[in-house]
Amino acid sequence: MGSLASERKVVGWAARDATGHLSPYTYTLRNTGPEDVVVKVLYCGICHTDIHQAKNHLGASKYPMVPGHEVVGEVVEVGPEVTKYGVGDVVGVGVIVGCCRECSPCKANVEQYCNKKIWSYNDVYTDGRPTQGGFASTMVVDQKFLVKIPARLAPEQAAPLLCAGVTVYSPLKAFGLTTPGLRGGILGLGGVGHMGVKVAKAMGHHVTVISSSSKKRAEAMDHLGADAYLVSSDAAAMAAAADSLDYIIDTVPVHHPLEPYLALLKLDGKHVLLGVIGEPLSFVSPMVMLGRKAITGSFIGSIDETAEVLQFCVDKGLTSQIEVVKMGYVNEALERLERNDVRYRFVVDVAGSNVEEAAADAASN
Ligand SMILES: NC(=O)C1=CN([C@@H]2O[C@H](COP(=O)(O)OP(=O)(O)OC[C@H]3O[C@@H](n4cnc5c(N)ncnc54)[C@H](OP(=O)(O)O)[C@@H]3O)[C@@H](O)[C@H]2O)C=CC1
Ligand SMILES: O=C/C=C/c1ccc(O)c(O)c1
Ligand SMILES: [Zn+2]
Ligand SMILES: [Zn+2]
Repeated sequence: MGSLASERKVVGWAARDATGHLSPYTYTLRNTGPEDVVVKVLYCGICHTDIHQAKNHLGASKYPMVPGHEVVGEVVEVGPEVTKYGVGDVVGVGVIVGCCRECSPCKANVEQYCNKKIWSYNDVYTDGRPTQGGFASTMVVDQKFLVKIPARLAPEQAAPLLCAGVTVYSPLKAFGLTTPGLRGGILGLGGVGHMGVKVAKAMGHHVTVISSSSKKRAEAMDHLGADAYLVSSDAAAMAAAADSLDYIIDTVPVHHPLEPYLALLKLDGKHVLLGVIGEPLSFVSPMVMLGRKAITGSFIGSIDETAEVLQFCVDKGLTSQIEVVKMGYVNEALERLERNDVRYRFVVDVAGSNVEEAAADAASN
C-alpha cells in the first residue's frame, strides 16, 4: 500500500465538440481518497455509446470529453483503505464509477439503477471535477467500481465484456431467460449483439440473428454459432418466423420500427431494448396485447454481474471478437463503427500507444 499523490496530470484523447473528433488532451485527475485505486489503462473497447456521447446524440454532452468505458488496466497504486486490490492486479472499469449506496437499487446491488450514479465520463465526480474515461493513460477509481479480470482472460479480450458482455448477460438473467432451449433473437449484430449471440448460445438457446443486411450471414452462422439468420427487409422470411421467439435483444442504435420484431415474438415474448435512441419509438397496442408481449429495457449490469459474466466467459470458453488498434487510429475506428464496418468490437491498445508522448508531439508541432 502506498500513499496516493494528491494530484496528477494525465493525457487522454478528448472530443472538444459535437464533431466527436478525439485529440490529445492533458488534464488533472481528481484527488485520490483512501478507497481509490490508480489504474494504468492497458486496453479500452469502443462502444457505440462513445459515439452517442462524443457526438452529443442525447443533447447532454460536456466537453472536453474523454470517452471509453470498457477499460482494462493494471493497478499501480492503492489508497490506505483499499482491501480488494493490490499493485499489479489486472482490473476492469465499466460505465459507472459512483453511486449513493443508500437507495433501494444500491442496497439490492443493482447500483447501475441508482439515480445518483456517476458515469465514468461526461459526468461530475463528488469533488466537482469532470469524470473522464478510458481513452487515457490513467484513471482513478473507487475500489467498489472495479472488477478483477480473471487470469485466464486476455486483457484485450476482456475489455468488451465490461459493457457489451454484461449488457446482454444482465437482462437474460433479470428476465428469467437463462433456461436452455429458449429461442432468442439478436437484433443488430455489432459489439453488443455479437456478445449476445455468444452468451445466449452458451446458455443453450436457439439463436436467430436479425440483421439489416445479409453481409454478416456466413460469419454469424459459421463463426459465432448462430442457428438462424434473418434479414429484416426480407418480408417473406420475417413472416415465416412469426410467433417463434421467446425474446429479442434489440441493439440497434438508431430509430427503427418495433412492429416487425414484435411480430416475431411468441406468447409472453419479451422485446428488450438496449440501443440508446433519443427519439420516441412507436407501435400499436394490439401488437403487444394480442400475445401478452412485453417491451422492456435494460441498462448495462451491476458490478456483481460484471464479475459473473467474466467468470461465465472463462467457464464457457467465450471470447469477444475484436480488432485491436492504436490510439492514433481512434477517429478512423469511430467512423468505421458508425458506418457498421467492424467485426465486432474495436479495442484500443492504450498502453501500447504512448499517449503521453503523442500529446507532447502534438504540443511541439
Ligand atoms: N443498454 C445499455 O446498457 C447499453 C446500450 N448500448 C447501446 O446499444 C447500441 C448498440 O451498441 P453497439 O453494439 O456498441 O453498437 P454497434 O454499432 O457495434 O452495433 C449496432 C448494430 O446495429 C445494427 N444497425 C442497424 N442500423 C444501424 C445504423 N443505422 N447504424 C449502425 N448500426 C446499425 C448493425 O447490425 P446489423 O449489421 O446486423 O444490422 C450494427 O452492427 C448503441 O445504441 C449503444 O449506445 C451499448 C451498451 C450498453
Ligand atoms: O454503453 C453503455 C451505456 C449505455 C447507455 C444507456 C442509456 C443512456 O441514456 C446512456 O446515455 C447510455
Ligand atoms: Zn457501452
Ligand atoms: Zn443509490
